[in-house]
Amino acid sequence: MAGAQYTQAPPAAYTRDLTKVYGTSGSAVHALDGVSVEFARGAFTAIMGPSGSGKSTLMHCLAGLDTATSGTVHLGRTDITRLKDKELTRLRRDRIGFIFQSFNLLPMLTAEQNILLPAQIAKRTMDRERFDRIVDVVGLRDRLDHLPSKLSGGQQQRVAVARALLGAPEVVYADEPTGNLDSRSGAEVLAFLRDSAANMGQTIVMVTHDPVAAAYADRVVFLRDGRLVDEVHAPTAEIVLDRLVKLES
Ligand SMILES: Nc1ncnc2c1ncn2[C@@H]1O[C@H](COP(=O)(O)OP(=O)(O)OP(=O)(O)O)[C@@H](O)[C@H]1O
Repeated sequence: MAGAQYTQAPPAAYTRDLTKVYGTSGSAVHALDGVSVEFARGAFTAIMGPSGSGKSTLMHCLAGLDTATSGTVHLGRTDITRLKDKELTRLRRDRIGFIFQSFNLLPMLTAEQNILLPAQIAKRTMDRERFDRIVDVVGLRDRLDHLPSKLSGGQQQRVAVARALLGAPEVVYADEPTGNLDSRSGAEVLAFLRDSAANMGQTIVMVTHDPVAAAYADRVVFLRDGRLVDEVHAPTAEIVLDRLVKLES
């Protein structure tokens, strides 16, 4: 059944009638209320919406960090809602990249060691060419032997981005990746995410509150009250802001 509705390659990730209810009857919160959304291969998509609209819950369900109450979540042809915990852990390790607001680097490891760590844990042979390409594109060549404490916030996030991209995951999920950065460092990280989708075919899904950040994406989807209510292709910050204001009114 997995991905059976697609005769050709399915989207990189997609949900069907996804619901997520926290709590029980009296105190139940419908964080997601029937979300069906697709994320095309090689596209950079932003998820936006008012506070509490379900953005983080959707991303966590997509990335196998939270379980669905009903509906399905696919990564390619794999229905991840059917997987056991161990299989999910392996799927997250081998097929998904993560970028968080807090950079989540290990302080006692150098930039290079941090970038290589997931590949080592997964016992993947390292693709030296890809490593060199990514390190050069994110501009970390002369910082590789530095500890995170000796790097700026923007440089630390670029290490985290390089780490997420090294294994060429099917999808990179980024949760407010520029939330802790000044606008110049944020712009660098976003430009790199955009270029890695455009030039390396990397599929990226990013949750953000920031219309300027969302404008780097190919497409923005909007949630309200746990439902998908709007989307914009080739967004500008002005259009995104305008849609957000309408959603919040
Ligand atoms: N672990 C949880 N237990 C109970 N309710 C939760 C839990 N996580 C999220 N919620 C509720 O689910 C709804 C959606 O939350 P979610 O964090 O996904 O929204 P969001 O759009 O990411 O919000 P924000 O922009 O403020 O980060 C909210 O009403 C929230 O209070």
